[in-house]
Amino acid sequence: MNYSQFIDIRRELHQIPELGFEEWKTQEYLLSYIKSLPQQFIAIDTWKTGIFVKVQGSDPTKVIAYRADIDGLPMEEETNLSFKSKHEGKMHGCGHDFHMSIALGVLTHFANNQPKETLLFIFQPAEEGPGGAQPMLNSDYLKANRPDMIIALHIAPEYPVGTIATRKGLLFANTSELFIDFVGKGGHAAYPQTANDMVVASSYFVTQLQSIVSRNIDPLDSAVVTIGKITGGTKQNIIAEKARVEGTIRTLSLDSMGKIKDRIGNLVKGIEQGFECSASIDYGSNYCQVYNDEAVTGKFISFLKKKSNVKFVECNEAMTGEDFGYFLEEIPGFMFWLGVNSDYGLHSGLLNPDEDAIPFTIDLLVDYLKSV
Ligand SMILES: CC(=O)N[C@@H](CCC[C@H](N)C(=O)O)C(=O)O
Repeated sequence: MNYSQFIDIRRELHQIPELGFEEWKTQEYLLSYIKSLPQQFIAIDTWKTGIFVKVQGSDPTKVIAYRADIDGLPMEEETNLSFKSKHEGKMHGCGHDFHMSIALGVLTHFANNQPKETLLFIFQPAEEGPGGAQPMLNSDYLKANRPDMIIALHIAPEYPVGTIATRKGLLFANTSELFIDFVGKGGHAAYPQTANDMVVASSYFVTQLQSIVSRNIDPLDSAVVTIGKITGGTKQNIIAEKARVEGTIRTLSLDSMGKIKDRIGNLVKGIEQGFECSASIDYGSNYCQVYNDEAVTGKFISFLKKKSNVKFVECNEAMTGEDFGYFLEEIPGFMFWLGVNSDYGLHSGLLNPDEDAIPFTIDLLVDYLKSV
Protein backbone atom coordinates (compact mmCIF):
# COMPACT_ATOMS: atom_id res chain seq x y z
CA MET A 1 0.00 0.00 0.00
CA ASN A 2 1.15 3.55 -0.72
CA TYR A 3 1.16 4.97 2.82
CA SER A 4 2.36 8.44 1.84
CA GLN A 5 -1.04 9.14 0.27
CA PHE A 6 -2.64 8.92 3.73
CA ILE A 7 -0.20 11.47 5.06
CA ASP A 8 -1.15 13.72 2.13
CA ILE A 9 -4.82 13.09 2.89
CA ARG A 10 -4.26 13.95 6.56
CA ARG A 11 -2.60 17.22 5.52
CA GLU A 12 -5.43 18.10 3.15
CA LEU A 13 -8.06 17.36 5.79
CA HIS A 14 -6.02 19.31 8.33
CA GLN A 15 -6.47 22.45 6.21
CA ILE A 16 -10.27 22.31 6.17
CA PRO A 17 -11.45 21.80 9.78
CA GLU A 18 -15.18 22.33 10.28
CA LEU A 19 -17.35 22.43 13.39
CA GLY A 20 -19.94 19.85 14.44
CA PHE A 21 -22.65 19.21 11.83
CA GLU A 22 -21.04 21.74 9.48
CA GLU A 23 -18.53 19.23 8.05
CA TRP A 24 -19.82 19.50 4.46
CA LYS A 25 -16.42 20.07 2.79
CA THR A 26 -14.95 17.26 4.88
CA GLN A 27 -17.79 14.96 3.83
CA GLU A 28 -17.28 15.92 0.18
CA TYR A 29 -13.53 15.25 0.47
CA LEU A 30 -14.07 11.87 2.14
CA LEU A 31 -16.78 10.83 -0.34
CA SER A 32 -14.64 11.78 -3.30
CA TYR A 33 -11.79 9.57 -2.00
CA ILE A 34 -14.10 6.69 -1.04
CA LYS A 35 -15.75 6.77 -4.49
CA SER A 36 -12.28 6.48 -6.09
CA LEU A 37 -11.77 3.06 -4.41
CA PRO A 38 -12.83 -0.22 -6.06
CA GLN A 39 -16.58 -0.37 -5.45
CA GLN A 40 -17.01 -4.16 -5.79
CA PHE A 41 -17.41 -4.88 -2.07
CA ILE A 42 -18.43 -1.48 -0.71
CA ALA A 43 -21.72 0.36 -0.21
CA ILE A 44 -21.77 4.05 0.74
CA ASP A 45 -24.51 5.88 2.64
CA THR A 46 -24.60 9.35 4.14
CA TRP A 47 -26.28 10.68 7.26
CA LYS A 48 -26.20 14.49 7.71
CA THR A 49 -22.47 15.29 7.38
CA GLY A 50 -21.50 11.73 8.35
CA ILE A 51 -20.82 8.70 6.15
CA PHE A 52 -21.34 4.95 6.47
CA VAL A 53 -19.22 2.63 4.32
CA LYS A 54 -20.04 -1.06 4.49
CA VAL A 55 -17.44 -3.51 3.17
CA GLN A 56 -19.16 -6.81 2.47
CA GLY A 57 -17.35 -9.78 4.01
CA SER A 58 -16.67 -12.94 1.96
CA ASP A 59 -18.01 -15.32 4.62
CA PRO A 60 -19.35 -13.10 7.37
CA THR A 61 -20.43 -14.21 10.82
CA LYS A 62 -20.62 -10.66 12.20
CA VAL A 63 -20.37 -6.94 11.42
CA ILE A 64 -17.42 -5.10 12.93
CA ALA A 65 -17.66 -1.30 13.00
CA TYR A 66 -14.79 1.15 13.04
CA ARG A 67 -15.68 4.72 13.98
CA ALA A 68 -13.71 7.86 13.08
CA ASP A 69 -14.86 11.32 14.19
CA ILE A 70 -14.57 14.10 11.62
CA ASP A 71 -15.11 17.53 13.23
CA GLY A 72 -12.60 20.23 14.22
CA LEU A 73 -12.50 22.73 17.09
CA PRO A 74 -13.26 26.46 17.27
CA MET A 75 -9.66 27.50 17.99
CA GLU A 76 -6.81 29.27 16.22
CA GLU A 77 -3.98 27.10 14.92
CA GLU A 78 -0.61 28.43 16.16
CA THR A 79 1.74 26.11 14.25
CA ASN A 80 3.81 27.24 11.27
CA LEU A 81 3.10 24.06 9.34
CA SER A 82 2.94 24.41 5.55
CA PHE A 83 -0.46 22.67 5.70
CA LYS A 84 -1.94 24.63 8.62
CA SER A 85 -5.67 25.29 8.83
CA LYS A 86 -7.08 27.49 6.08
CA HIS A 87 -10.27 28.00 8.08
CA GLU A 88 -9.70 30.95 10.39
CA GLY A 89 -10.57 30.22 14.01
CA LYS A 90 -10.89 26.48 13.37
CA MET A 91 -8.36 23.71 13.82
CA HIS A 92 -8.10 19.94 13.94
CA GLY A 93 -6.75 20.44 17.47
CA CYS A 94 -7.98 17.06 18.67
CA GLY A 95 -6.47 14.92 15.91
CA HIS A 96 -9.62 14.00 14.03
CA ASP A 97 -7.63 14.54 10.78
CA PHE A 98 -5.48 11.58 11.94
CA HIS A 99 -8.57 9.56 12.87
CA MET A 100 -10.03 10.07 9.38
CA SER A 101 -6.86 9.36 7.39
CA ILE A 102 -6.18 6.17 9.36
CA ALA A 103 -9.78 5.04 8.75
CA LEU A 104 -9.37 5.72 5.02
CA GLY A 105 -6.13 3.71 5.00
CA VAL A 106 -7.80 0.71 6.63
CA LEU A 107 -10.82 1.06 4.35
CA THR A 108 -8.54 1.21 1.28
CA HIS A 109 -6.93 -2.08 2.25
CA PHE A 110 -10.26 -3.86 2.61
CA ALA A 111 -11.82 -2.29 -0.49
CA ASN A 112 -8.96 -3.95 -2.39
CA ASN A 113 -8.80 -7.16 -0.33
CA GLN A 114 -12.23 -8.42 0.66
CA PRO A 115 -12.41 -9.16 4.41
CA LYS A 116 -13.94 -12.34 5.76
CA GLU A 117 -16.19 -10.46 8.20
CA THR A 118 -18.33 -7.52 7.10
CA LEU A 119 -16.83 -4.18 8.15
CA LEU A 120 -18.71 -0.93 8.70
CA PHE A 121 -16.72 2.33 8.64
CA ILE A 122 -18.55 5.13 10.45
CA PHE A 123 -17.36 8.70 9.80
CA GLN A 124 -19.12 10.52 12.64
CA PRO A 125 -19.74 14.27 12.86
CA ALA A 126 -19.80 16.56 15.90
CA GLU A 127 -17.80 14.63 18.51
CA GLU A 128 -16.57 17.88 20.07
CA GLY A 129 -20.16 19.00 20.36
CA PRO A 130 -23.09 18.91 20.26
CA GLY A 131 -22.58 15.15 19.80
CA GLY A 132 -23.10 13.07 16.68
CA ALA A 133 -22.87 9.55 18.12
CA GLN A 134 -26.25 9.42 19.84
CA PRO A 135 -28.34 10.73 16.91
CA MET A 136 -26.31 8.57 14.51
CA LEU A 137 -27.13 5.50 16.63
CA ASN A 138 -30.80 6.44 16.34
CA SER A 139 -30.55 6.86 12.55
CA ASP A 140 -32.55 4.51 10.32
CA TYR A 141 -29.24 3.28 8.89
CA LEU A 142 -27.79 2.12 12.20
CA LYS A 143 -31.14 0.77 13.39
CA ALA A 144 -31.18 -1.47 10.31
CA ASN A 145 -27.44 -2.20 10.29
CA ARG A 146 -26.50 -2.73 13.96
CA PRO A 147 -22.85 -3.82 14.22
CA ASP A 148 -21.93 -6.71 16.52
CA MET A 149 -18.76 -5.01 17.68
CA ILE A 150 -17.29 -1.50 17.44
CA ILE A 151 -13.85 0.05 17.89
CA ALA A 152 -12.34 3.54 17.78
CA LEU A 153 -9.09 5.27 18.63
CA HIS A 154 -8.01 8.66 19.91
CA ILE A 155 -4.58 10.18 19.37
CA ALA A 156 -2.49 10.57 22.54
CA PRO A 157 0.23 13.26 22.26
CA GLU A 158 1.93 12.09 25.47
CA TYR A 159 2.88 8.64 24.16
CA PRO A 160 5.54 7.87 21.52
CA VAL A 161 4.58 6.40 18.15
CA GLY A 162 4.27 2.64 18.57
CA THR A 163 2.52 2.88 21.94
CA ILE A 164 -1.11 1.86 22.35
CA ALA A 165 -2.78 2.51 25.69
CA THR A 166 -6.13 1.26 26.86
CA ARG A 167 -7.84 -0.59 29.69
CA LYS A 168 -10.81 -2.86 30.31
CA GLY A 169 -13.83 -1.06 31.77
CA LEU A 170 -13.99 2.67 32.39
CA LEU A 171 -11.71 4.67 30.08
CA PHE A 172 -13.22 8.19 29.81
CA ALA A 173 -15.42 10.29 32.09
CA ASN A 174 -19.05 11.39 31.97
CA THR A 175 -19.21 14.96 30.66
CA SER A 176 -21.62 17.86 30.71
CA GLU A 177 -21.18 21.23 29.10
CA LEU A 178 -22.01 24.26 31.24
CA PHE A 179 -23.26 27.68 30.07
CA ILE A 180 -24.44 30.34 32.55
CA ASP A 181 -25.79 33.75 31.56
CA PHE A 182 -25.81 36.48 34.22
CA VAL A 183 -27.97 39.55 33.64
CA GLY A 184 -27.79 42.69 35.82
CA LYS A 185 -27.83 46.40 35.09
CA GLY A 186 -25.25 48.25 33.00
CA GLY A 187 -24.11 51.81 33.62
CA HIS A 188 -21.35 54.40 33.62
CA ALA A 189 -18.02 53.15 35.03
CA ALA A 190 -17.86 56.19 37.30
CA TYR A 191 -21.31 55.55 38.91
CA PRO A 192 -21.22 51.95 40.20
CA GLN A 193 -24.00 52.73 42.68
CA THR A 194 -26.50 53.04 39.79
CA ALA A 195 -25.55 49.74 38.13
CA ASN A 196 -25.26 46.05 38.86
CA ASP A 197 -21.98 44.71 37.53
CA MET A 198 -22.07 41.24 35.92
CA VAL A 199 -18.27 41.08 35.50
CA VAL A 200 -18.01 41.18 39.30
CA ALA A 201 -20.93 38.76 39.84
CA SER A 202 -19.61 36.19 37.33
CA SER A 203 -16.10 36.48 38.78
CA TYR A 204 -17.41 35.68 42.28
CA PHE A 205 -19.27 32.72 40.79
CA VAL A 206 -16.14 31.34 39.08
CA THR A 207 -14.20 31.66 42.34
CA GLN A 208 -16.93 29.92 44.37
CA LEU A 209 -17.12 27.16 41.76
CA GLN A 210 -13.59 26.11 42.69
CA SER A 211 -14.83 24.86 46.06
CA ILE A 212 -17.13 22.21 44.54
CA VAL A 213 -14.50 19.66 43.56
CA SER A 214 -12.29 20.39 46.57
CA ARG A 215 -15.08 20.46 49.23
CA ASN A 216 -18.14 18.58 47.96
CA ILE A 217 -16.79 15.58 46.04
CA ASP A 218 -15.23 12.47 47.54
CA PRO A 219 -11.51 12.85 46.75
CA LEU A 220 -11.44 9.20 45.68
CA ASP A 221 -14.12 9.86 43.05
CA SER A 222 -12.41 12.16 40.53
CA ALA A 223 -14.19 15.17 39.09
CA VAL A 224 -13.25 18.28 37.13
CA VAL A 225 -15.07 21.57 36.63
CA THR A 226 -13.31 23.80 34.09
CA ILE A 227 -14.42 27.21 32.92
CA GLY A 228 -12.86 27.71 29.50
CA LYS A 229 -14.47 30.96 28.47
CA ILE A 230 -15.89 34.12 30.08
CA THR A 231 -17.43 36.93 28.11
CA GLY A 232 -19.06 40.06 29.43
CA GLY A 233 -19.50 43.77 28.94
CA THR A 234 -18.95 45.96 25.94
CA LYS A 235 -16.26 48.54 26.79
CA GLN A 236 -13.67 49.25 29.48
CA ASN A 237 -15.59 52.21 30.93
CA ILE A 238 -19.07 50.73 30.84
CA ILE A 239 -20.30 48.54 33.69
CA ALA A 240 -21.28 45.20 32.22
CA GLU A 241 -24.99 44.40 32.09
CA LYS A 242 -24.33 40.82 30.96
CA ALA A 243 -21.70 38.13 31.44
CA ARG A 244 -21.54 34.54 30.20
CA VAL A 245 -19.50 31.75 31.69
CA GLU A 246 -18.82 28.59 29.63
CA GLY A 247 -17.28 25.39 30.87
CA THR A 248 -17.42 21.66 31.20
CA ILE A 249 -17.99 19.19 34.04
CA ARG A 250 -16.24 15.79 34.11
CA THR A 251 -16.94 12.97 36.58
CA LEU A 252 -16.16 9.29 36.84
CA SER A 253 -19.53 8.59 38.50
CA LEU A 254 -23.02 9.80 37.61
CA ASP A 255 -23.65 10.41 41.31
CA SER A 256 -20.90 13.06 41.36
CA MET A 257 -22.28 14.62 38.18
CA GLY A 258 -25.65 15.05 39.93
CA LYS A 259 -24.02 16.50 43.07
CA ILE A 260 -21.98 19.00 41.06
CA LYS A 261 -25.04 20.18 39.15
CA ASP A 262 -26.98 20.60 42.44
CA ARG A 263 -24.13 22.64 43.92
CA ILE A 264 -23.88 24.80 40.79
CA GLY A 265 -27.63 25.46 41.02
CA ASN A 266 -27.28 26.57 44.66
CA LEU A 267 -24.23 28.74 44.01
CA VAL A 268 -25.99 30.45 41.11
CA LYS A 269 -29.05 31.14 43.34
CA GLY A 270 -26.67 32.67 45.88
CA ILE A 271 -25.14 34.93 43.23
CA GLU A 272 -28.62 35.99 42.08
CA GLN A 273 -29.56 36.96 45.63
CA GLY A 274 -26.24 38.45 46.62
CA PHE A 275 -25.84 40.53 43.47
CA GLU A 276 -29.55 41.17 42.77
CA CYS A 277 -29.25 39.82 39.25
CA SER A 278 -30.78 36.99 37.29
CA ALA A 279 -28.99 33.97 35.90
CA SER A 280 -29.88 31.02 33.68
CA ILE A 281 -28.05 27.70 33.48
CA ASP A 282 -27.83 25.52 30.37
CA TYR A 283 -26.05 22.17 30.59
CA GLY A 284 -25.66 21.88 26.79
CA SER A 285 -24.72 18.42 25.62
CA ASN A 286 -23.92 15.57 28.00
CA TYR A 287 -21.85 12.50 27.11
CA CYS A 288 -21.94 9.21 28.94
CA GLN A 289 -18.71 7.55 30.05
CA VAL A 290 -16.59 5.45 27.67
CA TYR A 291 -16.70 1.92 29.07
CA ASN A 292 -14.62 -0.70 27.25
CA ASP A 293 -16.13 -4.16 27.03
CA GLU A 294 -14.01 -6.46 29.22
CA ALA A 295 -13.94 -9.51 26.92
CA VAL A 296 -13.40 -7.72 23.58
CA THR A 297 -10.78 -5.39 25.08
CA GLY A 298 -9.02 -8.33 26.72
CA LYS A 299 -8.66 -10.03 23.32
CA PHE A 300 -7.36 -6.81 21.75
CA ILE A 301 -4.76 -6.47 24.53
CA SER A 302 -3.64 -10.09 23.95
CA PHE A 303 -3.33 -9.28 20.22
CA LEU A 304 -1.21 -6.19 21.01
CA LYS A 305 1.07 -8.11 23.36
CA LYS A 306 2.00 -10.49 20.56
CA LYS A 307 3.11 -7.63 18.29
CA SER A 308 6.85 -6.95 18.51
CA ASN A 309 6.48 -3.37 17.17
CA VAL A 310 3.80 -2.33 19.71
CA LYS A 311 4.35 -1.12 23.26
CA PHE A 312 1.14 -1.75 25.16
CA VAL A 313 0.39 0.46 28.18
CA GLU A 314 -2.44 -0.31 30.56
CA CYS A 315 -3.50 3.27 31.26
CA ASN A 316 -5.63 4.88 33.96
CA GLU A 317 -9.03 6.40 33.32
CA ALA A 318 -8.93 9.91 31.83
CA MET A 319 -11.22 12.88 32.43
CA THR A 320 -11.60 13.41 28.69
CA GLY A 321 -15.05 12.85 27.23
CA GLU A 322 -16.10 11.09 24.05
CA ASP A 323 -19.55 10.50 22.64
CA PHE A 324 -18.20 7.14 21.42
CA GLY A 325 -19.40 6.09 24.90
CA TYR A 326 -22.94 5.98 23.46
CA PHE A 327 -21.89 3.38 20.89
CA LEU A 328 -20.27 1.32 23.67
CA GLU A 329 -23.47 1.47 25.75
CA GLU A 330 -25.20 -0.55 23.04
CA ILE A 331 -22.46 -2.41 21.15
CA PRO A 332 -19.53 -4.33 22.71
CA GLY A 333 -16.19 -2.81 21.80
CA PHE A 334 -13.46 -0.49 22.95
CA MET A 335 -11.54 2.71 22.41
CA PHE A 336 -7.77 3.05 22.69
CA TRP A 337 -5.19 5.80 22.89
CA LEU A 338 -2.73 5.97 19.99
CA GLY A 339 0.73 7.43 20.69
CA VAL A 340 1.55 10.35 18.37
CA ASN A 341 4.37 12.03 20.30
CA SER A 342 3.54 15.76 20.27
CA ASP A 343 5.14 18.27 22.67
CA TYR A 344 1.80 20.04 22.77
CA GLY A 345 -1.37 18.31 23.89
CA LEU A 346 -4.94 17.90 22.68
CA HIS A 347 -6.79 21.21 22.24
CA SER A 348 -3.49 23.13 21.97
CA GLY A 349 -3.04 25.43 18.97
CA LEU A 350 0.48 23.97 18.69
CA LEU A 351 -0.56 20.29 18.57
CA ASN A 352 1.69 18.60 16.01
CA PRO A 353 1.28 14.80 16.02
CA ASP A 354 3.94 12.61 14.42
CA GLU A 355 2.66 11.34 11.07
CA ASP A 356 4.66 8.10 11.41
CA ALA A 357 1.70 7.00 13.53
CA ILE A 358 -0.48 6.87 10.40
CA PRO A 359 1.14 3.95 8.49
CA PHE A 360 1.86 2.18 11.80
CA THR A 361 -1.82 2.26 12.77
CA ILE A 362 -3.19 1.37 9.34
CA ASP A 363 -1.07 -1.81 9.38
CA LEU A 364 -1.96 -2.60 12.96
CA LEU A 365 -5.70 -2.21 12.45
CA VAL A 366 -5.70 -4.17 9.19
CA ASP A 367 -3.99 -7.05 11.02
CA TYR A 368 -6.33 -6.75 13.99
CA LEU A 369 -9.51 -6.67 11.89
CA LYS A 370 -8.31 -9.72 9.95
CA SER A 371 -7.77 -11.55 13.24
CA VAL A 372 -11.18 -10.88 14.84
C1 LIG B 1 -11.25 13.60 23.38
C2 LIG B 1 -11.77 14.95 23.69
O1 LIG B 1 -11.00 15.88 23.86
N1 LIG B 1 -13.10 15.08 23.76
C3 LIG B 1 -13.75 16.29 24.17
C4 LIG B 1 -15.24 16.06 24.21
C5 LIG B 1 -16.04 17.32 24.48
C6 LIG B 1 -17.32 17.07 25.20
C7 LIG B 1 -18.17 18.30 25.40
N2 LIG B 1 -18.28 19.15 24.26
C8 LIG B 1 -17.67 19.10 26.59
O2 LIG B 1 -16.94 20.07 26.42
O3 LIG B 1 -18.04 18.76 27.71
C9 LIG B 1 -13.24 16.71 25.54
O4 LIG B 1 -13.20 17.93 25.79
O5 LIG B 1 -12.89 15.85 26.38
